[in-house]
Parts: sequence; structure tokens; C-alpha cells
Amino acid sequence: MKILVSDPVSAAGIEILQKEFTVDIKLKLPPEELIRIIPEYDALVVRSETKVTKAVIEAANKLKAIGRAGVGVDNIDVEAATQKGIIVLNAPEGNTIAATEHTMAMMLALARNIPQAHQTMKEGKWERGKFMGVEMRGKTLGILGLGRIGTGVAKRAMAMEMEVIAYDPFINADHARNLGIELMEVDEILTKADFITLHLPLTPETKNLLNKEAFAKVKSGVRIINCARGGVINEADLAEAVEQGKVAGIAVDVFEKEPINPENPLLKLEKAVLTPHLGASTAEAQVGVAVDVAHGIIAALRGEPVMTAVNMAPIPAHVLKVVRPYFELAEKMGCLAVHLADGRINSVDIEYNGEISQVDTKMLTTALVKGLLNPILQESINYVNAPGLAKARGIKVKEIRSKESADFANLITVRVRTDKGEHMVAGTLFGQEGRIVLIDGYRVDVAARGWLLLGPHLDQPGMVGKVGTILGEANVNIAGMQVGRTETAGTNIMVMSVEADVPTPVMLKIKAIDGILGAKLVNFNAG
Ligand SMILES: NC(=O)c1ccc[n+]([C@@H]2O[C@H](COP(=O)([O-])OP(=O)(O)OC[C@H]3O[C@@H](n4cnc5c(N)ncnc54)[C@H](O)[C@@H]3O)[C@@H](O)[C@H]2O)c1
Ligand SMILES: O=C(O)[C@H](O)COP(=O)(O)O
Repeated sequence: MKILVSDPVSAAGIEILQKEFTVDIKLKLPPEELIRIIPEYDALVVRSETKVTKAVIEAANKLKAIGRAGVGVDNIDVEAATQKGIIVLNAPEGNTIAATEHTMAMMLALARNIPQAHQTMKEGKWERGKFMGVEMRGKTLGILGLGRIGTGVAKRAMAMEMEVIAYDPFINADHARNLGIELMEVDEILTKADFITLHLPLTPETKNLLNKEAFAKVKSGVRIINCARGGVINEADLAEAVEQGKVAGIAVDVFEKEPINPENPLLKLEKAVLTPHLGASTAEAQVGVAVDVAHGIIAALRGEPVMTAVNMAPIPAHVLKVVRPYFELAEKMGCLAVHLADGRINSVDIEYNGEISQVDTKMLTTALVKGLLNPILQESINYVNAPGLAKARGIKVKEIRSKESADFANLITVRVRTDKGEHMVAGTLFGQEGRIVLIDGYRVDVAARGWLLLGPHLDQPGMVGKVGTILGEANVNIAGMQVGRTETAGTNIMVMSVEADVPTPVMLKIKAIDGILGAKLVNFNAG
């Protein structure tokens, strides 16, 4: 598989990718060139410079994953990617400290006019009277967006004896209070804060959050720091507020257009401290995000769940710990169930019994649906597109969770209903190994790997021998065999692990044996 890296990403991440894939590094690609070459690639790795537009995504016929070595994904058309089943993942934690520290540096530089004073020194001047600053201690800092970076800034500001207030509608007020931060609405922050710092993503909701109307409400002499995204503040309105003296100064790292347009009004302001999007520019952060994004890309290309995907529901760590060992089993169970089923699938019920039912099992359900669709659809199925593809095919997926579990500590049961009948498979973990323990009500114990030949048959002598003879004549080795029985005698199921694919003519011979009630071959290696 081939990966394109189109922005500067640390060698630490590239080397991880190169161990498994061919990696092309092509920087500063013009948009039309990116569109031209993207069909060759299975994954794309970017930072904030490459614009992954709808047109790029439409041209990307092989693309399975887009990795962002950093946090903000506003340069990627996530919706278009989701519609195409492309996983978009980021590296949200690697640059948190770097961006937090840059914010503090910008705030202090702004409060003490450091860049402006430095510039006069370089010009051979000694202008002590010109650069009167303000202290941070005792001032109110308003934080817009109390996520990873916002919280880091809050903690550091409190160490400098600032009062911290914050706006974040998605943060629990008790959580904020425990940190010593009072949550407020934006307007209240505008009227109270001496310093305002932004740590919000750029989304349709946050675009132009600080505009002319907002600047009309701010405390006169407020200082504003933006190390989040250009576009969250309207630059023209900000420049006007600074020129009018309503805003005493600004420190800005991110711009509506990057690289910055030479006409940008912020460039002309004396009371502006500006850096060219350097928030994540530390050696440590770049290694961190590159390594994290490399692991995310590898997981995505292997078809495993991606913990940092932004177009999949995130899985909290305590849930992940419980469900992670079951991902592969769930996927294989889906694969087995779809092989058993004849006809059009109407619904899939997945029941979780035991301890596992006590956590959110949505991602396991997605794994199972992925395994179920993989053998029947041409396109590549992943954790992003599986639920949508099932829905588009009219398959109703239902989860049932119950703490009760009769014979096993944990059991996953899938029932597939088609227009021709119903089939079921149940599985559990023995230690770390996934085992299938029920097939259509027959008690079995098989590992879900390799090739599995299933032969429901009449409970009469000689059945296994006849199948074994046909396989032997076809030179197909049997690695393991068992017969599943139900309480009610009459029919059994033979389950054979075979060491190679069974050719169709051989399967037809097996199906034709008198007493065999339809044989199936499941290839767990596929997909
Ligand atoms: N300058 C840089 O180099 C640099 C580096 C890293 C991150 N960033 C930017 O900083 C932003 C924040 O990063 P983070 O790691 O703290 O992310 P985060 O996801 O941890 O925090 C973002 C916070 O914003 C809040 N939020 C989201 N939508 C909101 C809305 N409509 N109104 C109010 N609050 C909203 C969320 O609840 C969350 O708490 C990123 O989105 C990125 O754009 C910039
Ligand atoms: O969102 C981010 O992670 C930062 O803005 C960093 O962007 P960069 O990777 O382009 O430096």
C-alpha cells in the first residue's frame, strides 16, 4: 500500500510508516497536482497546510485514511470523506503542551511588549519609556474553549494568580469548578475579562465568534490572544477594534488565510504580536504527533478500529479496555453469520450478555456489521462506512444488552434474519482467544480463523467419513474437526477447519452427499 505525506511531518512518524508501506513525501503540492496524483494512494498524511477539499476526496479512489499530524481538521472536508467511507484521524494530544506554552509565551509577550521592544533594540534604540506593560497577577483571563489546551492555559494562568473564567458549552460546570474555573456565557466573559484567549476548533458555529458586535461588548483595554484558528475571530473587525483603542493589543498565531496575505490588516498594527502558526512547532510536539498519526494510519489500513478517528464516535479508555479483546471475534462472527444466511438480510440482532453488556458496545456492533458486509459488498468496508452501508441496504441493526449470561462470563450472539429464515452464531473469549461456541443452536468450540467448512447433516453413521474422503481426494488437509449436536436428536453440524481453500467442484460434491443438509465454506482470511 502507498502513503502520501504532503506536509512536513517528523521522520519519527515516517519511519514507522515505512516499515509497512511505501511512503512518498511530496511537499507544497499545487491543488491540481494533488488531485492528479491522489488516486495512487491508500492514505494521506497532512498537517494544516494541505487543503483536502471535496475535489481531492472525489479523485481519491483508493484512499482509505487521511491522517492529520495535529489537532485541527478544518483543512479537511470531513463530511466528504465520511460519505466516501474514508477514515479521518488526527493526533490530538501530541501538541497540547506546545500550543499551551506558546499561548502563555504570546500572552506574556503581549503584556510586556517584548517583540516591539526587541525590534527597537535591534535598531540600536534604548526606549525604556515607550514600553509600559501590565501585570498578569490579579487580572481576569477569559478562556473560550476549555478543552486540552484551554485547560492547560487555565492551570498556568492560575499559577500566575490570574482569575480564570471560561466559555465551553460542552464542559460540565462541576468539572470546571473543581479546576477553579467558573463557566460563563460568551457575553459575560467579554464584559469581564482583561485577557481573552481562544482555544476552540474552527467550525460553522465558531466562525466569526468574535466580531464587531462582540468587540462592542468587551472591556476597554482588553488583550486578546488567538492560538486556535484564524476565522474564529473576524480579522477586519479585530484590526478596527485595535485601531480604535478598544482592544489594547493582540497576540495572534493563526490567520484566516495561511500563509498570511500581505494585505492582512493585522500586519499593520503596532500593538500586535504575530507568529506564523508556530503553536505546535516544538521538537517534542512534532515527534509526538507524527508517531501518533503513524499508528492511527496503520490501524486504519489494517481495518482495525482507530482510536483517534474524528469521523467515528470516540471510545472512552475504560470502555476500550473492556471491548478491545472482542473486536476481532465480533468481526469474524459477522463473517460467519453472513455465510450461514441465505437470502436478503432484513435485520441483525446482536446480544451482549455478561459483564460486557455493562459498557457501550456500539463499536463492537460496528465491527460485527463490518465483518458481515465485507463478504457481500465490493467496496472496502471500515468502521466509518459500515453502519451507513448497512442502513443504505435496509438492514436493521439492533443491540440487546443483558447482564444475565447462562453458561459464559461474556457472550456475544448474532441473529441474522433474511427473507428465507434465521441463523445465529455465538462467541466468547477463552483467555484472549475468540471462540465460536454456538452455530444455529449447535454447541461447538472453534477458533474463527483460516477456512471453516460447515456441514449440517442427518444424525446417521458415515457422514464425517464421506466428507473426509472427498476432501482427502482433493488434497485438502483437515486441521481440526468436531460435530455439534443439539439436545433434540435428528440433525448435527460438522465443523471442519481446513488448511486450504476448497474448490467449488469439491464443495458441490460434498453438498451432493446424501444426508448433508447444505454445506458452506467460510474464509476468515478474506477482508
Ligand atoms: N496554533 C497551533 O499551532 C495549534 C496547535 C494545536 C491546536 N490548535 C487549535 O486549538 C484548538 C483546540 O485544541 P485542543 O487540543 O484544546 O482541542 P479540544 O478538542 O481539547 O478543545 C476544544 C474545546 O472547544 C470546545 N468547543 C467545541 N465547539 C465549541 C463551540 N461551538 N462553542 C464553544 N466551545 C466549543 C470543546 O468542547 C472543547 O472543550 C484546535 O481545534 C486547533 O484548531 C492550534
Ligand atoms: O491544529 C493543530 O494541530 C495546529 O494548528 C498545528 O498545525 P500544524 O501541524 O500545521 O503546525
